[in-house]
Parts: sequence; C-alpha cells; structure tokens
Amino acid sequence: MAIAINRKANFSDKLTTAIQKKNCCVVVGLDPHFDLIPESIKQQFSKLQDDAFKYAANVILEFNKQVIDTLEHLVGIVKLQIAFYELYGWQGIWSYAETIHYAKQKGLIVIGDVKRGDVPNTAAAYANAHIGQVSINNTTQIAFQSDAITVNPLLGVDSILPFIKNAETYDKGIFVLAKTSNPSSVEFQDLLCGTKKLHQIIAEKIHTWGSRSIGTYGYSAIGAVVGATYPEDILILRKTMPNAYLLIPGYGSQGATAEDIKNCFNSDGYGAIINASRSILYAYNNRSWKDKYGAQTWKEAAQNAVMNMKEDLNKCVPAQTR
Ligand SMILES: O=c1ccn([C@@H]2O[C@H](COP(=O)(O)O)[C@@H](O)[C@H]2O)c(=O)[nH]1
Repeated sequence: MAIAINRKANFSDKLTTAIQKKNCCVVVGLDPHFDLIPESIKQQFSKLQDDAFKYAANVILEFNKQVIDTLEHLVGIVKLQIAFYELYGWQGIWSYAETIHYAKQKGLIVIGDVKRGDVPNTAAAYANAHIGQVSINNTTQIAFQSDAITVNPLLGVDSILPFIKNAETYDKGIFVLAKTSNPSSVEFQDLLCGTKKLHQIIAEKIHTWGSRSIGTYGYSAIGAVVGATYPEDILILRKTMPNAYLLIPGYGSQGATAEDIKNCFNSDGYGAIINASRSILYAYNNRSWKDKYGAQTWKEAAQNAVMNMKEDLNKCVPAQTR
C-alpha cells in the first residue's frame, strides 16, 4: 500500500481511490439521448409536456438519477457530455447541474465533458464556472460541482493555464484533448510539426504541465483525452505522459474493443479510465440483445453492459499493484 502523507486531496488520488473502491476503471457517460429514454420515465412527467424544455430537463434528470442508482455499486466515475444538456436551454443546464450534484452526493467522481478553451481572460471564467468558484458580494458560490473537465488546447498554452491554476488551487482535474476518437482527428492532430505529430507535442506539454500536481500514487491532476480508436497512438502517448491519467472514449458504440485499449494502462494497473456512453445507457436497445432486454428491463441491460465491459477490460488491465 502507498503511504498516504498528509497532503491536499489531489484529484488523481481521488480518481485512483475511486477505481480501487469499485475495482473498476469504467466511466459511465451520462449522455441523455431523449428519444432513447424509456417511456416509463417520460410518463412520470407527462403533465409538463406543454413546456417542452422543462419536460425534457425533468425527464433527463430522473433518468440520470436512476442510471446512477442502478450503477453506483459497480462504477465510481461518471462523465456528462454537456452538449446533450445545452440542447434544452437553461432547463437543460439545470438538469446538468442537478445531475452533478446528485452524483457527488453518491460519492462519485464527476467529469464535465465541456471541451473548453479560450483567450486567458475568458478561459479563467470557464475554469471558475466548472472547476472553481465565483465571489459575489463577499459570498463564494460554486456554479458546477464537477471534479474535472475536458479542455481544448488549440488556442495555446495561455488558454490552458487558467484551468491548470484552478486544478492546482481547488484539487480539481483537467483532461486535455490530445488525440480524439473521431475519424477526422487525423486531419489536424496528426499534422507533422517538424518530425513530430501535433498530438505528440500536445502530449509533451501535458506531461510538463502535470509535474506540479503529482499525487501520492504518482499521477498528476493534468490528464489527457486519447481515443480508443487509435491504438498505435495510445502506445506512444502512454509513454510520453507516464504520470497522466488518460480518459479514453471510443469503446463500444464507436467500435473500439478491449484489445485496442490494452496499452493505455501503466504497469501498476492504473493510469487510464475508459468511457462508454450509449453502449451502457441504451444497452437495452442493442440489436444483439434484442431477445434478452427491452425498455422495461433497461436497468438490467445497463448493469449487464457495465459488467461485461469490466470483464472485457480486466483481461487487458495489468494487475493493480497497490
Ligand atoms: O475524443 C473524444 C472525446 C470525447 N468523446 C465523448 O465521449 C463520449 C462517447 O460516447 P459513446 O456513446 O460511448 O460513443 C461522448 O460524450 C463524446 O462526446 C468522444 O467520443 N471522443
């Protein structure tokens, strides 16, 4: 066991503890696709239907709460893709904030997939909104209680520094987009800058940025997003950023398998968390499970999807050494 010294609760330590507690590196992506939310939940709010956004926001929040209640014994980390909440205006953002609050009450680590990045002044406002606080008339308020967010490094170092500052000040985390999972990520992220691809240079920066926030387990508060769909890049990026937690999307619905992500872990068995959204939340709708599950049994289907994913990943994760 690593000896816990009396220090601040580094984000990466909280992440490692969450993985240890549930013996699970799966991140459940809370990406509410309204059409796929079971009717039984929608019926509970049928009286609100005249106010479409209010209705959608309430349905989404209830769905998320039920997802969390169903899966909290299996997983310790959730990721909310803010796009699916912004879709419903301020009511959608209300359900985003309330979902985060509910997940935090349940002791889960919450990642806001917000992909922010802007000129320094504006980046600081984003950072204070999502991984910080704001002072109004001498009172301190917190807009969103997320533990970490995703950030976009395209604007350069000065656009990332406010997020790093907040991560260090408030024991939060960031995951910097290094190599995204989409097919077109090659167009810009693989461009050669001298002899190196752009994503390689971003990874070197992430490694440097993380050196000031290394926790007890050897990981920093500055992580990276690396797509499961690019296994060759994972191999190189893992070595470039030995202290960074990699947030890996692309498993499941985007086609990546456990074999694709086997190189994202360090030899200690940590260093990566694997996200799946649609393949867990809407597992009941999976064609190959059509005879087994339906909308009435969506919770069982979601649980089964997580358990299968965990079993699948455990074949590839090195035995945890702590
Ligand atoms: O490179 C990236 C970065 C983020 N994402 C996000 O992850 C989930 C994936 O959802 P699935 O349903 O499991 O495909 C979604 O929120 C994306 O916005 C990504 O896919 N790739």
